[in-house]
Amino acid sequence: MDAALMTNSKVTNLQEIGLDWWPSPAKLNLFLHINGRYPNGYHQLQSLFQMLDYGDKLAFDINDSGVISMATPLKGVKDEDNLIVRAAKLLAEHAHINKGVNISLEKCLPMGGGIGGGSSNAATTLVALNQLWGVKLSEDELAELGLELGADVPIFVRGLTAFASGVGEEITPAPQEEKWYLVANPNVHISTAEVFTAEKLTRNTPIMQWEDYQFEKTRNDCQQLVVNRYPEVANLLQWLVHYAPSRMTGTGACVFAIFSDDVCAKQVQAKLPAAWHSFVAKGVNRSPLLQKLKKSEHVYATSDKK
Ligand SMILES: C[C@](O)(CO)[C@H](O)COP(=O)(O)OP(=O)(O)OC[C@H]1O[C@@H](n2ccc(N)nc2=O)[C@H](O)[C@@H]1O
Ligand SMILES: Nc1ncnc2c1ncn2[C@@H]1O[C@H](COP(=O)(O)OP(=O)(O)OP(=O)(O)O)[C@@H](O)[C@H]1O
Repeated sequence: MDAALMTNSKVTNLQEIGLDWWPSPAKLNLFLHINGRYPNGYHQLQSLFQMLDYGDKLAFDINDSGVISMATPLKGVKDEDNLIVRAAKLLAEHAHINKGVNISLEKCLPMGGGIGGGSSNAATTLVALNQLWGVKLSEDELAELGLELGADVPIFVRGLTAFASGVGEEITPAPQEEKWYLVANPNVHISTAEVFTAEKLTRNTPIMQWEDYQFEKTRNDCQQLVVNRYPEVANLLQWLVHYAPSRMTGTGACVFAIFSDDVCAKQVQAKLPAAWHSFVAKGVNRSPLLQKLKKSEHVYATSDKK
């Protein structure tokens, strides 16, 4: 990742070259409880997904060639493995259409950071091409398709701050007071699979009633394991917790601290040792992707009851 992009500097390149950009926001898991394991190895979890007003940007140059390509290949990820290309191909196959697209990506979000960058890119691709190719799938259909790409894709398709259960696909909207988050990256890449296959992972947290949710009464069940394995995460958490309630998101590596206003969040960010890249973002109840969709004329098909 380009260090310069992990700041709050405005990313305007796609706009500057005249493309219509689609936001691909980050999420935080304000808590993450693991309640059990399904026979297929996936974990049964409960989480609160907080949408942020900060993320990557995508632009879609559609054509009739039938070819799906990346105008801006992602360093270290082959195009055929890129969740953006995989999402576009999945939608084309599912809808039996033979249109093409050349896709530009401005990557701001750290990869493997637990803030859902890849899943969000996939969801934005599904939502945007559904509209631009005139596919007209409903929100439910897009979310179901997204689940084939990853457990976190459906929540980004729906674009709401929400409680999630199951493998993360059962979603209950849960609007939160809009706070500010300082999100910091300890510069380690943690594989989600590594954490979920760890023998010592806590997997027996009792199911919680959503109405009982309070940040202080919850935790991230992956955090202790990650802190034990990665001293960089432990050090960053220790530093942040001195200033504000702080926790790891997802399976790591990013850590967030919660503030009631941006001024306080930015004051702490200014003190953060330079080795830790960070950004400050507002927590939003409706994701920037949803806001863009609602602004455009053509939303989901009329079969969508949401
Ligand atoms: C833990 C979270 O980061 C919370 O946001 C996500 O649920 C992970 O979502 P994701 O990255 O979209 O996950 P996937 O790409 O589907 O799976 C990545 C890896 O995590 C494991 N995985 C994922 C979700 C889940 N509920 N149980 C799991 O055990 C899968 O076995 C796989 O090895
Ligand atoms: N478009 C993409 N953006 C980011 N990563 C991608 C993309 N396509 C494929 N990947 C692969 O997915 C891996 C996980 O990336 P991602 O940024 O989604 O992790 P994450 O933030 O930990 O996700 P989560 O919170 O959902 O577990 C990357 O290391 C990369 O190899």
